[in-house]
Amino acid sequence: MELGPPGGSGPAEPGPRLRGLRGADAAASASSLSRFGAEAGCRASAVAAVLPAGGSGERMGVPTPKQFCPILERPLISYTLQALERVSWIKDIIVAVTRENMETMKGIIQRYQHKRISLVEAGVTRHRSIFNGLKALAEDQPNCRLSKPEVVIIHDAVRPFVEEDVLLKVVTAAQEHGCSDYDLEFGTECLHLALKYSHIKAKLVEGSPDLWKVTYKRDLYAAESIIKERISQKVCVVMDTKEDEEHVGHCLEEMLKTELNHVKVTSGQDLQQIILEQCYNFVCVNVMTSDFEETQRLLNMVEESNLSILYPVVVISVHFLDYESVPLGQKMEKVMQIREFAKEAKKRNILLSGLLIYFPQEEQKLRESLRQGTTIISALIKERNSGLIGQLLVA
Ligand SMILES: Nc1ccn([C@@H]2O[C@H](COP(=O)(O)OP(=O)(O)OP(=O)(O)O)[C@@H](O)[C@H]2O)c(=O)n1
Ligand SMILES: O=P(O)(O)OC[C@@H](O)[C@@H](O)[C@@H](O)CO
Repeated sequence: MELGPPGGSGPAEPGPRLRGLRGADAAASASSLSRFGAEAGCRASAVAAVLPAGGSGERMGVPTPKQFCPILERPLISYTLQALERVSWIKDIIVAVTRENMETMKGIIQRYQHKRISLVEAGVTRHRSIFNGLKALAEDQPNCRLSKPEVVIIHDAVRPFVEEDVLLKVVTAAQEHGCSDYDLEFGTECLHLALKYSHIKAKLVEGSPDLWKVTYKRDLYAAESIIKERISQKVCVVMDTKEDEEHVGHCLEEMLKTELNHVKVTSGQDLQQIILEQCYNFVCVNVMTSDFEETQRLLNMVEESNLSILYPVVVISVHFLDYESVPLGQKMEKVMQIREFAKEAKKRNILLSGLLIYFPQEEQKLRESLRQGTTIISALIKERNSGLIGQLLVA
């Protein structure tokens, strides 16, 4: 059984799904799967997932197989693994890759700290790749850390947006609709194979449009946009102490809330907590100062948290200066240090750029420069363009 919309169709809303005859299949055998909802945690050994990832991605038209194509510099397959790993009741995730890509895959698992993954060699067709994964689960070999599951979810490695609710639906349907005597060794690779060769009742579970498959180049662009949108939903504004006197940081925060009206803009009072809640965007406001003490403190915290392992974190160091009436001289020199900071930060997947906001006495002019600053901040967060790191933008 498989889930999700037809392969190759465009994405609608962000977020994963599985589906019938494409997307995530659930080849299932099993006993009472109704247990999975409430008891998923304690029945952890019952579900495994097999991810076919042995294709060459001909239709993508690039030399790299699509599962290894980068999105925000991270291979597509890593996003799919991340989506499955989030589901605590999936005990084992078996990935089928070609022999030539085995080392690449091991490197991805290590770099992005994926857990519960085992690798098997892919076959010459998708079905054969799946079959190899199922065999690894069926074989009760001594010294094998894999245990035979009750249900196996089959999910294309190139469908990065899959969520727990649809996986649960499919696993539950697998139990309710049969497959109970099915021997995984000779089991269903796909729903039509199950129907053709086995006397099982099978159920097609409707997925959502989010389960589209990355097939063509345009799909990579779509996936990147979805991911960027997802990680731009929270912005944290960190203020320095001078802010209490000047209030411009709060004005900027208010304007950001208006500009990014669907985005949660929070003040960074409890930075540790905000980082834990996976906020990937920080605006560090430095009122009337050109040094980077506050920004540096923030960079250190982000680095220590490992937040940037999976996604690039955007940090914008904002400096309010009345640069029309006060000669910049030494101050400017200090601000230019941003290039060095940014080069270091980039090594840790932190995209640091600077923003100089004109701070005139006149209210009207100040509002205008705040508005411009807001537009620039919003673009830096939404675009996540690493070409702009280390740049000092002026509003
Ligand atoms: N021998 C194969 C062929 C495909 N797949 C996997 O099956 C999934 C869905 O297949 P498809 O979109 O057709 O991928 P490709 O075969 O790589 O693409 P194309 O048909 O464009 O070459 C992909 O994750 C792909 O890596 C596999 O594991 N083993
Ligand atoms: O060749 P298409 O891109 O239409 O689909 C590939 C299918 O094999 C894949 O989507 C599976 O999920 C279907 O079982």
